[in-house]
Amino acid sequence: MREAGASPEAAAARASQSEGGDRRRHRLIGDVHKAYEESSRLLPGCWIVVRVDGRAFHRFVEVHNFARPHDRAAIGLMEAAAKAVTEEFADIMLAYGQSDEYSFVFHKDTDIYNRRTSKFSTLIASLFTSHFVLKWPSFFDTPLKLAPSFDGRAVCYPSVEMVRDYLAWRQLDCHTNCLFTTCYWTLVDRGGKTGKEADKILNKASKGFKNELLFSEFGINYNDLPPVFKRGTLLLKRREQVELRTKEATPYTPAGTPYSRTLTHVDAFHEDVAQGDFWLKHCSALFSDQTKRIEKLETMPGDEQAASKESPQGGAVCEHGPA
Ligand SMILES: Nc1nc2c(ncn2[C@@H]2O[C@H](COP(=O)(O)OP(=O)(O)OP(=O)(O)O)[C@@H](O)[C@H]2O)c(=O)[nH]1
Ligand SMILES: [Mg+2]
Repeated sequence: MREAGASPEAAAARASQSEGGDRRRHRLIGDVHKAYEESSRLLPGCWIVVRVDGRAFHRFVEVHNFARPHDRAAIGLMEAAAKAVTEEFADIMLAYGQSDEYSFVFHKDTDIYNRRTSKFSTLIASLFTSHFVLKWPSFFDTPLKLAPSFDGRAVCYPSVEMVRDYLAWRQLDCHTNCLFTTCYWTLVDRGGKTGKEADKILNKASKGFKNELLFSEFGINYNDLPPVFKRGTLLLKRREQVELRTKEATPYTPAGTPYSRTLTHVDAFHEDVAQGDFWLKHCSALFSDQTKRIEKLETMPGDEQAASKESPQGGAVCEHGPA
């Protein structure tokens, strides 16, 4: 409402001054509160590993009646969720998962989210959880009864060797758990032992003893177990350069070479990660200094907008920029 006697111009100027004042006050309050926010950043030049881990999964697997000790559908669902996360971020080079956890390795030079630690851990954990829920019906006939949740942590490693050691450590964990849980559930389900009795037998038992127990009492050769149970799943990104084609012809750049785009594939392996041959053949190139973080798309003239909307799977474009 206009004040009595004030000209419309003066009233408008006063209103705009007070709006400006409000905005300034708002910004000031924001600055004060932001000063309290923790803003830790992941060290520059280091490989970033984000590991997500299911919260209270021992209960989740019970409620959803997972096969024990390994449920094929659950393993498939975890892999599908991890693949979706890996495809969404161009800077994720590989991922490794077993049981209720997955680790994602980001390129050392990534600058997404200004390397803010909390952005990495929270976004990857929530994205993984969303895909886990979205894809659940593709793997299970029964509906979800509990809300799954995954925590996330981000860790920096200064060298490729440390990343490789990290992966070997998680894989060793997988092996150890696989042997233990296979023995435990075989003793309970086939040996008629209670959980407590099985625990007592296996507590502090050596690897050799567990192998022998499985073989001599139950005819199970641990080595014959599926590799995915013993070694988990390694997801490796592979980029492929393909020529762009239209219905009419292959378009050429002014230099005379065909326009091309990068397709991203994510391949699954169940190999010994730390083994020299496998590492050299499949992983070392991903860690080479020459590997570009984000492949720059060569687009057709006028195609820039379309390309920027494409999923990374179709064009290796990362839509996530610094927040
Ligand atoms: N039966 C069955 N259990 C599984 C499978 N995959 C993972 N688990 C269980 O998931 C749990 C994962 O271990 P943890 O992460 O240490 O346990 P957690 O209950 O999730 O506890 P927090 O991570 O500390 O919240 C173990 O109890 C595993 O036995 C599966 O395929 N089948
Ligand atoms: Mg867990």
